[in-house]
Amino acid sequence: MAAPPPSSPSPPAAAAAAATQQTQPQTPFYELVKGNSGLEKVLLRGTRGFSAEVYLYGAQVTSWKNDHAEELLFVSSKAIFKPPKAIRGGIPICFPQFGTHGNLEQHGFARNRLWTIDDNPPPLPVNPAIKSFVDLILRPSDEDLKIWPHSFEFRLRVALGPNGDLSLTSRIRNTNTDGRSFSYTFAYHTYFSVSDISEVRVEGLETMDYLDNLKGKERFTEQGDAIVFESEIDKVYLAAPSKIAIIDHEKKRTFVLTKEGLPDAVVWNPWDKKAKAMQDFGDGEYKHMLCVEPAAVEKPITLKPGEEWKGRLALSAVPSSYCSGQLDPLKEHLIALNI
Ligand SMILES: O=P(O)(O)OC[C@H]1O[C@@H](O)[C@H](O)[C@@H](O)[C@@H]1O
Repeated sequence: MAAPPPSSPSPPAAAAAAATQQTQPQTPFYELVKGNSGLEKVLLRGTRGFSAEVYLYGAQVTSWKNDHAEELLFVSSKAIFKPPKAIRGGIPICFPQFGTHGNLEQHGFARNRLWTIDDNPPPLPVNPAIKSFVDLILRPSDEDLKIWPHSFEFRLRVALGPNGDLSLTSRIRNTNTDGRSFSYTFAYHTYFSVSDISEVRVEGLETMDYLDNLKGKERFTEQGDAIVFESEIDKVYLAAPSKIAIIDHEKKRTFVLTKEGLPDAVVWNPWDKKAKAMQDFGDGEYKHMLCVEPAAVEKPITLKPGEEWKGRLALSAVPSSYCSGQLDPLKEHLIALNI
């Protein structure tokens, strides 16, 4: 399918293909429009007013709204929509390096490259009820190959489910022709919008081991109850469960994250001092955001030529009482470890 012109919807679902192809049941339905600074973004519209936006720059989701048109992701009022700066907020993609775990720029280069719409992606099993999705692709430029000498295809599908759930599926393939494997670390650097950070708790990570980025990546074990926030936090939880809940008491809203292929989970809030030092972040905005980032950090992923990896994140926003106390960290942990 050819990319639609700006502001016009793509062709409606191809009924014949839907009937015959289990794995690729419909043609995506989206609009391509101009966003901030003239950068192009894709609009996904679901039923009952659910919506999402994805910039081609960074393949970055910058908006996810529920059926009351409430924004569920945080994007800084000071975010800079100008390459090479990554957009501050939404869901930046960290690849092929998370953080400073390597020699590349912080969080790798995928978040500040221009992706393209992939009109003909390889089949991907998909819920037939999903009508609104887009496939994007990134291949390295000659300049990228100079800093990370590996040929790859990175395909990202962003889909809006019938109940407003948002899912991101990454497929990364090693297309090296010289027989070489490559390794990378990865994260969906998800910025959630919260009412007040002091009213938020995270369930599912208690008792987990973590690397503390504020203490030279030293390893500790989380103690006690659900995680609450009183100061700066920058931790990489290891072998975290496949389900994590962010409970916003004031908003009476719980975000449920479900992750596949991504063993770790980073939790970050810069708090007041770091917030002030960041050019693209408002001084008080740390109170209204929390990053919980499904990731593969501790053990890099290695792909041989021809091999493909898949990593998926699904997000839903539900009324608060739904999840509180219902996540059993040990059970989830055992599931994550396949025990
Ligand atoms: O400012 P950046 O590059 O977007 O990174 C923001 C934060 O991202 C988090 O994922 C890291 O753990 C932090 O160490 C980092 O400060």
